[in-house]
Amino acid sequence: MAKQTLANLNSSSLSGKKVLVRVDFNVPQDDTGKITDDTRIRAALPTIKHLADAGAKVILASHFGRPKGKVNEGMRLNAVSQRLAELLGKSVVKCDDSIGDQVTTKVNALGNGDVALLENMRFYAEEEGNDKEFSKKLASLADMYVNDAFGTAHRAHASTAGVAEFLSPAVAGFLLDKELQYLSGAIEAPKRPLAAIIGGSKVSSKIGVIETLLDKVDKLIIGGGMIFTFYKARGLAVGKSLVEEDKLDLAKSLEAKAKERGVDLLLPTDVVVADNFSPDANSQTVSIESIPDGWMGLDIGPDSVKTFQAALADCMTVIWNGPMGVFEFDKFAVGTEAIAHSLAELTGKGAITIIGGGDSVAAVEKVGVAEKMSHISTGGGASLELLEGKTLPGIAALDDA
Ligand SMILES: Nc1ncnc2c1ncn2[C@@H]1O[C@H](COP(=O)(O)OP(=O)(O)OP(=O)(O)O)[C@@H](O)[C@H]1O
Ligand SMILES: O=C(O)[C@H](O)COP(=O)(O)O
Repeated sequence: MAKQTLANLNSSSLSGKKVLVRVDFNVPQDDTGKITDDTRIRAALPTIKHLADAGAKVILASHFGRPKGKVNEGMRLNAVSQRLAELLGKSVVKCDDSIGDQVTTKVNALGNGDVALLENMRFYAEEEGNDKEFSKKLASLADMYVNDAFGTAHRAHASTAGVAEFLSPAVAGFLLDKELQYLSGAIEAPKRPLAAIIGGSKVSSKIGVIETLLDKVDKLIIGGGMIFTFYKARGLAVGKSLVEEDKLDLAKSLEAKAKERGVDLLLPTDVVVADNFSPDANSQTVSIESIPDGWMGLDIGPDSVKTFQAALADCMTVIWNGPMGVFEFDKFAVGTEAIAHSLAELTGKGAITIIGGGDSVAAVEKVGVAEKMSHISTGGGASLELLEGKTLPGIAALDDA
């Protein structure tokens, strides 16, 4: 269902308004607390700048990590606040709490165009509990609500969903709106042929998305650790490769469904196998019919890459979620990197290419082709759930268009 968006609000109506904006600043940090990837902060800048430029008082709320409802000194948003200030080129009022008198005082002192950042929402158990009273307290800080936290839109939490009940209007920010346009657009009204490339480690975490995609796509390419469950289900020997024994029937039924629905389901024809799970393992490329005993498949082979590239060549929309192999080890990153380059080329030829969050994003960044994709989602779990056709609570809670 279409939702109200920030773009539809008259900018002049925003001046002087206290706007609570849920963002997803759950960014990777190293052991010293240094932010190693600020993509999610950058992605929220258009909404924050738009509001500040319109004279709104911007109150940002985010979670960070999983502190399980308790204050965790290592999970404060201080580094995030600093990074945000650098990117905005102006100071950010950092609050050391998310609700309460101290926060109210700071928020009430904001001038038009100022930006404040609340403390990690998950220091309160009420956040993940989507507690009504907590949502009310949070809402009391502001006059209206904008949700721009696509990465957390699949969570029904107080600051992502509950709070929307107590603030009006409650609208989608620019990032959330853009994510929906690309991800929902790609499966609801795609330019065809539409292909999905699904990889990653386990079939079990991708069943929902594979099943939904079988109703939407023209071609489904499967790579990563999950292929061995499909092979074993076909009766092939897979050595020490990753297999989910309890998903063999499921793998069979997915292949049967693809056939029934006329979807071209492509699995690799050759794989790179290793004698152990390590970056410098001995390796060889073998056909899928001859995986040696005691070896494990860690990447797709060159023939598979060629077949996949040929299948993708005429596609006008491609969605990619999950690496083709253990791309964290250079030796086994070749298949993933080749697919990343192919998608970059396809974008150049006019196709829409969408990278669905998580490890696939890390892969295209590693290869240096991130800029060449049509859209890189800031949500891992959220993008999967959206592609599965699920209703995301953070979106459902917003005003209908
Ligand atoms: N052949 C393989 N054997 C074992 N692990 C593999 C293999 N191929 C890929 N992987 C691993 O799969 C992991 C990613 O799998 P996962 O199921 O978590 O999907 P994902 O790509 O993280 O999904 P998302 O993009 O939503 O985050 C990577 O760490 C990668 O090393
Ligand atoms: O990184 C994410 O996927 C989001 O920020 C959601 O985090 P969560 O899985 O801890 O809810």
